[in-house]
Amino acid sequence: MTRPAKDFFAPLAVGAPAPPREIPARPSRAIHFFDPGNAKMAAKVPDMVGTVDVLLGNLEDAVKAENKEKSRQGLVDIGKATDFGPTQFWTRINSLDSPWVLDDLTTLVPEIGDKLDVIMVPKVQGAEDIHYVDRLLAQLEAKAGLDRPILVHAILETARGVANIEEICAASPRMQGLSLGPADLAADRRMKTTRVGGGHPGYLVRQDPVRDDLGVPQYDSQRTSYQQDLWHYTIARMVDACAMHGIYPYYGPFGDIKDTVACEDQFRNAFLLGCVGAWSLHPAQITIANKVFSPSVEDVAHARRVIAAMGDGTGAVMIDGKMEDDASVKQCQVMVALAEELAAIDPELKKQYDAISADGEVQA
Ligand SMILES: CC(=O)SCCNC(=O)CCNC(=O)[C@H](O)C(C)(C)COP(=O)(O)OP(=O)(O)OC[C@H]1O[C@@H](n2cnc3c(N)ncnc32)[C@H](O)[C@@H]1OP(=O)(O)O
Ligand SMILES: O=CC(=O)O
Ligand SMILES: [Mg+2]
Repeated sequence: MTRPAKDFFAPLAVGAPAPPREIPARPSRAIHFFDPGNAKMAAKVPDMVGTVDVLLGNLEDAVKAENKEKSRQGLVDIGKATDFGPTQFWTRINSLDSPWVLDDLTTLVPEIGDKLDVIMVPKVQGAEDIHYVDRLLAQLEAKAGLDRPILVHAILETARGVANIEEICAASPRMQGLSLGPADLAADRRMKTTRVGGGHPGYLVRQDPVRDDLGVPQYDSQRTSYQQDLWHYTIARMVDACAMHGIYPYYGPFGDIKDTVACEDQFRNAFLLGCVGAWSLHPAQITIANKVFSPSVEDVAHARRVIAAMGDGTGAVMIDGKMEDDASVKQCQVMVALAEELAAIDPELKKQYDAISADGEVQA
């Protein structure tokens, strides 16, 4: 059950920092995963600061059971030694039913809680999982004397989690967002796939058969098929639940590292539907996510043009043969607000967006 409104923003432990009233819209186009116990990956982290919006030290899946402690200690060392500047520092802890998670939280919060922005919790099933983490974090924050609450991000990767999506988003004022976890979700749903995210050539619709002059369908005629998006339903649910609760939705992992084209397509679908970012598993995917989750110059120029033409934002105007009104101007405001947030942290994008005048003209 959700706490009564009067208690919702009260700290859950005496001396813990007050939970946030609003989740800041910090750019997080790529959440870049690294294994802090892998010396080669860990060595790259300091140079990645400033080149990626989020650096996430992963302690869960993809870290071997025998390396859990090494990875946790590696994360503490990196957290202490690194000045993250504009880059957010997140971790993915082990799942709540694992033998490692308690040590994850009781080690990380006192050691590097002042550096951690967000804790990603895997395999969240319902509000009860968030309540558990919420209370424990408050106790640990109070004990460590932290003055800023650590935010919580849930991975949607079980059928039960999807069914309970709204209550998960509403479970705590710490909730920062949700990521799609397509690999675990596929297993939990008993989907007949063997991939980490992305599409599947078997999931398609086919054009109707051509009919002969008598209207008889020719089933062996040449027919185009169209691959469909396995993840559309879940992402759409996630986007609505997050928007309703003022938190942020993300596409998760795309495992086919070499298929940069399909990765870009999958990320772009998520961007168009309302996601703010995706995971990057390999440095090559940071570039893809940064590109896809940044509005194009053309879109920002069009948006500024509509906003300028719409004046106080009410009424209807024609631009390039299309009607724009109170509703489309709001979409344009979303686009321009995102461009402004990104320009504040990305000098290259700032240059590109600054070349667009307030009424949408792009200067050469
Ligand atoms: C379903 C889920 O839970 S998804 C989330 C969990 N999974 C992960 O976090 C996976 C993270 N990524 C990885 O483990 C690796 O990228 C792999 C296994 C996919 C590929 O690794 P490799 O085969 O070493 O890739 P590749 O040879 O292209 O690496 C090139 C360099 O980039 C480094 N590198 C690879 N991935 C990363 C990363 N995520 N972060 C930082 N550096 C990396 C490699 O160490 C290598 O360094 P080197 O040039 O000093 O030797
Ligand atoms: O953790 C991510 C997933 O796809 O599973
Ligand atoms: Mg998973």
